[in-house]
Amino acid sequence: MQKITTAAQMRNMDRIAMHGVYAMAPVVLMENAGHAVAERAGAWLDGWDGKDVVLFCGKGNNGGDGFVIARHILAAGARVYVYVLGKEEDYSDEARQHLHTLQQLADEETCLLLSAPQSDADWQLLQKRLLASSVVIDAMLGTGFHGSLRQPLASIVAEVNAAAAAGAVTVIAVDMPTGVNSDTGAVSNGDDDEDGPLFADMTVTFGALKRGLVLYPGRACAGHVEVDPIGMPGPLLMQLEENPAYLLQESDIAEIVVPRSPDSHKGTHGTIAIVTGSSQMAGAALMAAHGAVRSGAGKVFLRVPGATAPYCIGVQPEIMVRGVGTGDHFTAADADEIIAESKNWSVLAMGPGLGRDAETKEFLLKVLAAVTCPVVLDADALNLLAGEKALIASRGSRIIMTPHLAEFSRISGLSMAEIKADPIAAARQFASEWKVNLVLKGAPTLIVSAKTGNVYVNSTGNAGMACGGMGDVLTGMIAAMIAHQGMSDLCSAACAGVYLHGAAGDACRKDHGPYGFTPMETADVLPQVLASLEEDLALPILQQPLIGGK
Ligand SMILES: NC(=O)C1=CN([C@@H]2O[C@H](COP(=O)(O)OP(=O)(O)OC[C@H]3O[C@@H](n4cnc5c(N)ncnc54)[C@H](O)[C@@H]3O)[C@@H](O)[C@H]2O)[C@H](O)CC1
Ligand SMILES: [K+]
Repeated sequence: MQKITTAAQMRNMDRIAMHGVYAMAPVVLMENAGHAVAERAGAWLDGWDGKDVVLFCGKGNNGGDGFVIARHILAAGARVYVYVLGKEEDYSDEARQHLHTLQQLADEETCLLLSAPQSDADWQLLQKRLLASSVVIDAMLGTGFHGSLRQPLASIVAEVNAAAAAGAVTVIAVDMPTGVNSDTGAVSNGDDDEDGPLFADMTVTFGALKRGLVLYPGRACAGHVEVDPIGMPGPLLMQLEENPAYLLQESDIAEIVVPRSPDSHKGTHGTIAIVTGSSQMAGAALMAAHGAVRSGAGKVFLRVPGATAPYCIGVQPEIMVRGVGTGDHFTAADADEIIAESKNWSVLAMGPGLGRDAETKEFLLKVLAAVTCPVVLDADALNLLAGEKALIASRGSRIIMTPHLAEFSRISGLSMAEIKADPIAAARQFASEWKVNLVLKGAPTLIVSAKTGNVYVNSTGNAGMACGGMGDVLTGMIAAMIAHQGMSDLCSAACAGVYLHGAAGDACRKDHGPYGFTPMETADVLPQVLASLEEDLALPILQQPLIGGK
């Protein structure tokens, strides 16, 4: 699983690598970092031979990495213009040492060392060089960046972005794209293009992924991301255990969503109860149930308020629908019937289209206090339970809550700005206080384990999924995953549901276009997504088809 770190964790790792028992020379770590970029970007670009490269080196250690890169790509046949943006005397010892080595290689033909542009003529020359080159390497700022870009970096970044937009160059970022905060993903100057961040085609980052490379808006600046261990001692990378966060990738999901045993039956794959809806929003209930059906649930029961039932019965034959009571929303009087039935359920999901009537809150409180199966709470269930931390926490981590950002703000009491400043910390804090597994829906969606506090950052999904009903489908999917054969815990089920939901959205984007595909269509491609997940897994010999197939 790919770990995600903060700048402080990286600095700590650096410190132990250099000054602890490992006693690694700083100049070696920088050498490894620069070499890793030359190698990985070279492989990605089909080699350096004959390429014209403009390389910007900032005044910190990110710039020091740049001096190493210059030396390696020169040896590999590139011609390179190196802009040295710091003063020699201000560089760290290791960066200055690498600058000295590079200075010995400088010539008029293949390696020109230049200082920061000042006059109009300097800027025009820079523009010309950018347009004439094929690759730009950004070694301006890495994990040391914060705030908004100062000059001359802001103007250099604007020139690089303009050259890239003109289709002239490929942009490679060293460790972080300049202007992206490595801890938060916040970018220089927000939405203003003027002093905005650099947009890279590829980023080679060191040691571990940085949060700013997986959280938006920074993630959109990074392009293709590769992580290089740069020779850090293995135990140090393993030690990034304090407040760990991980990127969820296909290989992680393939490990938890294992193929079914051939002798399984519908009882093996769970009885999923979706208890939700109101007459105004019957569709939400149906979409949640459909999400469960398409995720392979053994049986799906939909229980809706009595007056809502006529809109749901017969819409989809595989969903077993029954009305409870006679109203158009649930009330406390309906709870006993649900509680009695729940003894036969693997999991209960509530919330989509539930409505926010005070009587429905009474119903929810009564049901939650009595049922023993795992519960998924979404949408209006979250709004109604906003003040009920003690009841939720008393359920011993047997709940998954799936708020989007606005719902999360309402229940947590945090402002949007507070959440966006550090979503990983906000999500982790909430899951710990409420003792729940949390799915904080957004771009990207975060999942927090109630048991461990580990945070998982989803890597699938796209903006086409920003439409009503997608969350309802996800609720049903997560519920079905809880009952999936071999699923180890609620957090794993939440991770699987979130990842597969996003992957299904990505498949729809490919088939239908960037937006306009529906939540039901998204659920419908799930079997194909599951097929691609199983493709890489060798089936046990007894599960392989006897005739044909692979
Ligand atoms: N294990 C590793 O990860 C290694 C990382 N290396 C590289 O070192 C950088 C981090 O180096 P550091 O010197 O701490 O920071 P930066 O080079 O990113 O920048 C510091 C520099 O930036 C100035 N600055 C900050 N904010 C702004 C701003 N808004 N506008 C302009 N300038 C700004 C600040 O004043 C400092 O002068 C890491 O990313 C890796 O690339 C090692 O080489 C190997 C080990
Ligand atoms: K950089």
